[in-house]
Amino acid sequence: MWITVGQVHRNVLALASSRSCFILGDHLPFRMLSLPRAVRFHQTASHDTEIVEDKSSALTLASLEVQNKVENGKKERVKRPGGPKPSSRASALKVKPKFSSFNAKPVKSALPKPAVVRKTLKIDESLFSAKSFEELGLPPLLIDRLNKEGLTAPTEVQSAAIPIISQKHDAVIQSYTGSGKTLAYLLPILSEIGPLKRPTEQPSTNKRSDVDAVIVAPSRELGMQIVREVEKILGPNDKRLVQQLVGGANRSRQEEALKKNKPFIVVGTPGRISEISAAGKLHTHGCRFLVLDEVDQLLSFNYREDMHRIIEHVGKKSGTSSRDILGPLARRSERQTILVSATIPFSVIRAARSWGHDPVLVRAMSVVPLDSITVPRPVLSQTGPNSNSPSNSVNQAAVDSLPPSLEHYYCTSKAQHKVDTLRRCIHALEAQTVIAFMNNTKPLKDVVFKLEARGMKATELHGDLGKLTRSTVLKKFKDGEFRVLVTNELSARGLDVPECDLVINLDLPTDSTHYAHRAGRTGRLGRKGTVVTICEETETFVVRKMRKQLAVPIKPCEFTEGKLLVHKEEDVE
Ligand SMILES: Nc1ncnc2c1ncn2[C@@H]1O[C@H](COP(=O)(O)OP(=O)(O)OP(=O)(O)O)[C@@H](O)[C@H]1O
Repeated sequence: MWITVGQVHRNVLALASSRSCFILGDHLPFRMLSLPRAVRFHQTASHDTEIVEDKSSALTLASLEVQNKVENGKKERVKRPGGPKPSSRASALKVKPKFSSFNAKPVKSALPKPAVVRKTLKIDESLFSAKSFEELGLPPLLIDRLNKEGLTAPTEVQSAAIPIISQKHDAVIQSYTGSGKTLAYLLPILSEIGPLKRPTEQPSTNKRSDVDAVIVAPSRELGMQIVREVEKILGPNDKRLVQQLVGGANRSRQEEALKKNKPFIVVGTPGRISEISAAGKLHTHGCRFLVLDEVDQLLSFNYREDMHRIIEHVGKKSGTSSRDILGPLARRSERQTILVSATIPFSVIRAARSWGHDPVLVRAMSVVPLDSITVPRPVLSQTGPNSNSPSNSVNQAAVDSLPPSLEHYYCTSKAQHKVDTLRRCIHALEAQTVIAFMNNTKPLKDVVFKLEARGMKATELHGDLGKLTRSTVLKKFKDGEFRVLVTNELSARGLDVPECDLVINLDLPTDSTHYAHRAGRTGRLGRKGTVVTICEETETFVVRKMRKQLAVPIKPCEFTEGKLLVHKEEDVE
């Protein structure tokens, strides 16, 4: 039987995250489960979006692995017709690292040899499938706008997601960082609502005071980035039809804009959206789309109450109450729910599945019904005592979240010498746009001070800065005024600085999921990128553990005399 489009009763709202769980409506037991090692769908290929046949035998991510390997063998590299607009800064970037041999040890490096000619960051064209936006059935007005913005062909995850969302499925979109997930959900939404939508004979049933789409993101930066993306597509005349509702900004101005502009789409952070909704200034009962971007973070304990309200109210069918006599079936909403992240722990799949409505898991080259995904066997230490532990589930979520174009290294340094190591690393790799991550806010200033004292333009970004300062810092960094952005976890998710060619971990990330999101700030859309973790000698076992969990080579190295020296390590897997 093929997957069909259909409205089935949405039953229970149950949300669970890898770290915590909250439950709306009926109670569901919460167990931490893990994702299997899944195939790297992000390897380059071009073929049609595939809906996997729902035969009676259960489909699993593991079974997909086999299938995809077969498909990969048939892949052809396809030239992308046209391409994205080259960024002015990108064209000025130089990314060739310098190398030399190291002692008598054989030195192994996957990076290119030193070159005198400096290169620009190039996009991997094979990331784009053969399909055009026209073939995906997007409306002409929308395609016009995309072309005007230099967007001529969809990426693989867009090719997979657009038809599925257009068919009204609830969807979980998982694809590696920088693969274009934002447009993967925005384009089918903008095909249905707003000024660029496809012409339809049916009059809208939505009250004009209700918004049609709510997009939730965990940080102001990511929220604003999504707003800019929508504004870009809508064009200058219609950009007021998207409204940001992020925290830290003036709330009454946001409320006035809602009243005056009557936007059809709002993008914001959980706290501000639920605050304005609770005040009766944001009407979402008639809403058709709810998107949770970085869903695994949004479903964590921190956002529990706000997310509860959003999920209960957005698209809520009128005339139903949460204590309806018919129980959860009667509480179903009319909205389509789209969950997005590079890292999807099994708990998110289970939560989405419990919402009903034919939910599917969309990845770059496959679409499967969530019901077919079985509790995964853990990838690592399958017989180990903690194989089903929460942390294992979190770690498994990170597999397949990293862009294939990244190079990963680690080097050791005493804590007091880390900034010097950072500086030597930047010089050796000739990196131009660097994001350095730390775990706490306080030491950021000190690192900036030390870098500036050594003549390297640097700035800090963290949540204690005001909204205006945060956006100014980010803009200046994007514009190339600073070479290094020293930041904390705030910038790890979703932040799109296409020119970023080096990510540094000055402190170890908490786990492999955090490593993946930090690393994903470079190597965007197939560009080259390097990730270097600077740790103390006693911490190297953590890096080796993450290397296993992520299934990527993180090679030991050092930076000497302006060069990257890659060590050979016997146990690199
Ligand atoms: N079809 C396309 N053609 C050209 N550029 C594109 C296309 N789709 C997306 N992009 C660009 O690719 C970059 C990465 O996209 P996006 O931020 O959506 O990635 P993502 O998968 O959401 O990453 P993350 O997981 O880090 O949030 C952005 O600069 C975006 O404008």
